[in-house]
Amino acid sequence: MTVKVKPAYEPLNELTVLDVIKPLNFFNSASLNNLVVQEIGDGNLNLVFRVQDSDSQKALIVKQALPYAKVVGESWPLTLDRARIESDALLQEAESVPHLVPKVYYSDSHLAVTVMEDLSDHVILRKGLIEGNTYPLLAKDIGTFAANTAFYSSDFYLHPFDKKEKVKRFSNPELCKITEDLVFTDPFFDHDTNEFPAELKSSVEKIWSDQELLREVAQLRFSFLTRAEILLHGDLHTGSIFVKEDSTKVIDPEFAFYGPAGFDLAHFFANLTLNHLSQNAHTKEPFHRESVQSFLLQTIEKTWETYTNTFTELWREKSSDPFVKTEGVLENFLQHTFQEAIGFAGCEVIRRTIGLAHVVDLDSIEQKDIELFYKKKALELGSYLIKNQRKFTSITQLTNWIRGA
Ligand SMILES: Nc1ncnc2c1ncn2[C@@H]1O[C@H](COP(=O)(O)OP(=O)(O)O)[C@@H](O)[C@H]1O
Ligand SMILES: CSC[C@H]1O[C@H](OP(=O)(O)O)[C@H](O)[C@@H]1O
Repeated sequence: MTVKVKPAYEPLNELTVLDVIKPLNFFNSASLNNLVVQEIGDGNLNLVFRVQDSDSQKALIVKQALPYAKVVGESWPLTLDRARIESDALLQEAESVPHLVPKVYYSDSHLAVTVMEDLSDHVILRKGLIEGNTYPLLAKDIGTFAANTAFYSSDFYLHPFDKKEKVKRFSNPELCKITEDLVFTDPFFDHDTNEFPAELKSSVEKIWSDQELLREVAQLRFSFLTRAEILLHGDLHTGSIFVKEDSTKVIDPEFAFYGPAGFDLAHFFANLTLNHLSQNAHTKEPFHRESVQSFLLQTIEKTWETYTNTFTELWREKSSDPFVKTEGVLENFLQHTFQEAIGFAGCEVIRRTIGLAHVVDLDSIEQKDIELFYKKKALELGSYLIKNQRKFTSITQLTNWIRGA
């Protein structure tokens, strides 16, 4: 009798990664000697290898979770289960929006590995935006992604037993704790994970002592902790989106879990808003700058419009909710989602400015005084959004306000 032993977890390197991909028969055996492997991970948490056949140029991606957060090191242990969550979430998303996520070829929860489609012909949205590029499909694609993944994972569509099974399957306590701490807690207190230049101290202290603001953040944090409404991507910032002229792909859903419906859109809007601010420093030519900034605001508007239209259509055609025909039920859900998204966006703007994980949009502003100016603006903007979330009643009210901020 032969007993098959599951391979023990080892962090992969540029040689051992070949042992994972050889049995997949993705590359034909004749090309195995031509494979070129490169570690290309630039995120905070994981290893990412690109394996390419140097003859045919065919390639794939092997992403592996490390048992700790890469950005900090072994002193911050982190569950390998996030790799299972990531590949499961990609497969789940592919059921409703296959064209908007990378194809998963293989996954192994013991090795904490996901093998997926190579998207190197795309560019990371954050990078593209900083370079002053615009993407015509972005809003429609992200609105479609958010509405479909929300509706099909919600109680509006699923049988309550299936929904609760999914809530269990996507229970992601360790990665949620990162968000609970880094987005909803640490930036609002004098915590040692925070990182900001000394010149921002008085603006930051204003946040720490603003009781009205802190009350709203506590409420948003509680929502994040308790409201298992839809399967979220969980980290939908502009570094988690690959784009090119005719394609959009959402990657990196390792923070996926059941949470409040406005959270993903909030992170998308917040990161577009941060880029909008940073354009004032990055794009020198006024006409070009204005056109990129108006693209960013139009993207926020069109994403929300696509989200509400798509969600409404799905609700009308496919909802099993007993109150589906009751006037105002869908409208209440959408309004609550919208206003809470504004509050979540405010938290994301603040944490990306003074918390542990910044955005290169602001950090790469070369001139120190200009960087400080826009970081202060970001803090004011984030605080306003959190405190005034329920005053916003339409998406254009939000974009007009960002334009004037
Ligand atoms: N499917 C893919 N195709 C091509 N490059 C990828 C792919 N997935 C990730 N990458 C590259 O690896 C980087 C880090 O990936 P990401 O999933 O964001 O890792 P992390 O979870 O560590 O943040 C991305 O910014 C991108 O450059
Ligand atoms: C120590 S994790 C910090 C930060 O990193 C994650 O982003 P990504 O994996 O895309 O680099 C997430 O936003 C976390 O809050």
